Amino acid sequence: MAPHCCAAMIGPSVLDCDMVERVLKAGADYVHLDVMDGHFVPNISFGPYVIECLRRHVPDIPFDCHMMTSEPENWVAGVAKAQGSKPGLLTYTFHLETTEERGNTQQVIDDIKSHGMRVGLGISPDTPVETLLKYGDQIDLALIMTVHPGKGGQSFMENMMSKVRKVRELYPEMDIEVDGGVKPATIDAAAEAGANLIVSGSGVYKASDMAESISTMRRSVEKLGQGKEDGDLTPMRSDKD
Ligand SMILES: O=C(CO)[C@@H](O)[C@H](O)COP(=O)(O)O
Repeated sequence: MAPHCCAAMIGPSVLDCDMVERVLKAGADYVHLDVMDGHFVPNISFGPYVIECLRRHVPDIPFDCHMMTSEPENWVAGVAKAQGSKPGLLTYTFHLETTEERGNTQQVIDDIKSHGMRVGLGISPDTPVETLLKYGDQIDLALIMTVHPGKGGQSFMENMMSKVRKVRELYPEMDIEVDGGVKPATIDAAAEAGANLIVSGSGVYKASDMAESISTMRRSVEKLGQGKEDGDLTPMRSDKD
């Protein structure tokens, strides 16, 4: 893979945790918010109201709202209320599986943009990457799920890396996010394929040292994805620092 120039960013998921401020202190760059509606996935988590409340505590941090909802069009206006202190801090990431068959993918993309949010488009493991690539010129973020959506703590599916590679080859400047089972033990495959937004739930919250886990994943993206030399990597951090 050719080196890319996309920023390496680590975004712990809050699905299993309410410790947003703690992960930010440990070095996280953004927060990945898993919204589940009990239809697209069996679980129910939280919705726009909770996101808006959370926003009051952290007005300057990028949020990636991962909408695991059957009708993502219903939540655009509500989530848009949590934009934060400046434009570009909120990405509305929805699943292509929920709109493509109903023929309203384009409409949802346009609606997200008209509300001033960044557009993220996600695909579950069984969805071919080609469906996502049809919208490649219109989106800010491609989410490649590395587990079946719905819960944390599952095993990383390394065979999804061919999708990441394909998107990265075509879009050297796009944010490519991987989500599910990503942790220090599995990060290298994702980094090598070209992912730069790294969602990690259990890999951060269950680590004995959250800051060290985040540093390890960041350095992997810098080294294997961006082609940085060892001496140029962000120094390791630990919670004890
Ligand atoms: O969206 C999801 C699952 O549906 C993820 O954000 C997971 O919650 C990440 O948790 P780990 O797999 O890293 O524990």
